[in-house]
Amino acid sequence: MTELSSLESLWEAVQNTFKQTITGPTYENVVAPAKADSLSNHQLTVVVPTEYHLDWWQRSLNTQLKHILREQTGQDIEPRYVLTKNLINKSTTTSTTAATPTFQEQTPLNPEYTFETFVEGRSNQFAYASAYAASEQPGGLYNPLLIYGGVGLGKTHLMQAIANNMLIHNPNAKIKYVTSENFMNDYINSIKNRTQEEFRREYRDLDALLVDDVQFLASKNETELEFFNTFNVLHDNSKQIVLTADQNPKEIPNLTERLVSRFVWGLTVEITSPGLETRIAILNRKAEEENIQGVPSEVLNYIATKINTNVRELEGALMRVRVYAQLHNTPITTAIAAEALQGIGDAPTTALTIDLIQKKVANFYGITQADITGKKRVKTIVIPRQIAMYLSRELTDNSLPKIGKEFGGKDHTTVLHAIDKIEKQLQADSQLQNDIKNLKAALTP
Ligand SMILES: Nc1ncnc2c1ncn2[C@@H]1O[C@H](COP(=O)(O)OP(=O)(O)OP(=O)(O)O)[C@@H](O)[C@H]1O
Repeated sequence: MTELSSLESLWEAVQNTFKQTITGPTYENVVAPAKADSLSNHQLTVVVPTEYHLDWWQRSLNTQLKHILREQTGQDIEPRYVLTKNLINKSTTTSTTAATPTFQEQTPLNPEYTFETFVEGRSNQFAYASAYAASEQPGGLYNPLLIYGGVGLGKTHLMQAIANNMLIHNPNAKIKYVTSENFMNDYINSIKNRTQEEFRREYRDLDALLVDDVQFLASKNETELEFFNTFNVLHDNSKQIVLTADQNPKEIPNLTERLVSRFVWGLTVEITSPGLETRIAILNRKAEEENIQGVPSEVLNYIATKINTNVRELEGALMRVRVYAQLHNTPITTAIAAEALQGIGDAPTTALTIDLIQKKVANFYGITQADITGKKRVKTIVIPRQIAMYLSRELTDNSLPKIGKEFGGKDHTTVLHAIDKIEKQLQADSQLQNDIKNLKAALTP
């Protein structure tokens, strides 16, 4: 059997196995469109058409895939998911030419990581402006530029935006983007294969070197020294160096002093978690980019409130809501979003219980909790009951059936109906808007 056909038959077996447990639209929409691209070094590259497929595979199918691969091959194989467009762009986005088999496959730049697609806000303004300036005048004042901050806040995006902008000005610019782990592996391989000359050419004959996650260099003494030398050569030749780290380099434990001092030579900028408005703006942009139409602003608001730190998770949450609504063949509403995002993110009020919501709402409207959970159909009780259901959905992680149960054993469709009704009424009824605002303020101090 040729290598290609063995990969094909492996993937066919994988998909057939998935088919036994996942049927219907999930199989057709999510599993079937994925293709195996290559298998080497115990790593299977799986190509998927969109970001939401990527999200779905990573979050929900990865463990099962690993299990199936182990069953099929008897080996531990690590899946890696790549978007079709990135695979296609791989050979065209960077222009370093000296690659030899000694080195990691060139990590492609993501063509979508540009300054235009980056949403500016207070949390990243300075980093954005510095990155832009560095890309306009590489090797100038901001050399090196080091961007640091928590997970998923856009460090890689800004770093690659620098490279993409440099390539617009000079399509022949030699730019290399790697993680510090790639750098270390390349260095180790070059020692093993006695190709240090090539290694040095690869890393020093550049217009810009971008290294992600430099904190991993800490405690790797030989790699640190090699990186120090690489850095000096590039810097002496006024070539741009861009680095990212998960914290201020001065605080990275076990990073040698000489590297720390080099890293902070140019400009060190921090990215922090975006505020609510920026998170909503990011979601709006993402919805536009992914062609997700008709997402009501309260749903974006809901997602942005629920996921309040990491932008990658924020985007993942939007994709998840979209897939969930697609699979259930229903429009995207706050109730659907809450259902799709159950257990994800830091709900601002996870400690809040349905019981407490019922008590507060009853008190607010001058009725009893028994009225809220009871069956009386008079308007003065029905509306507070529906509001309490609506708030239970919005402010807690409980599922519709669980809420129904807590409201005197009602069916989940009754809860859904109540939520829909309140959502619709909220659009036009300013009194209701006010009541809900006050109730939320009382419930989420
Ligand atoms: N301000 C922003 N505007 C638009 N997209 C953003 C913004 N911040 C982050 N993103 C998006 O969030 C995702 C995660 O960003 P990125 O990979 O750059 O984070 P990171 O800080 O490098 O994280 P890590 O530390 O995990 O490597 C990317 O899809 C990126 O495009």
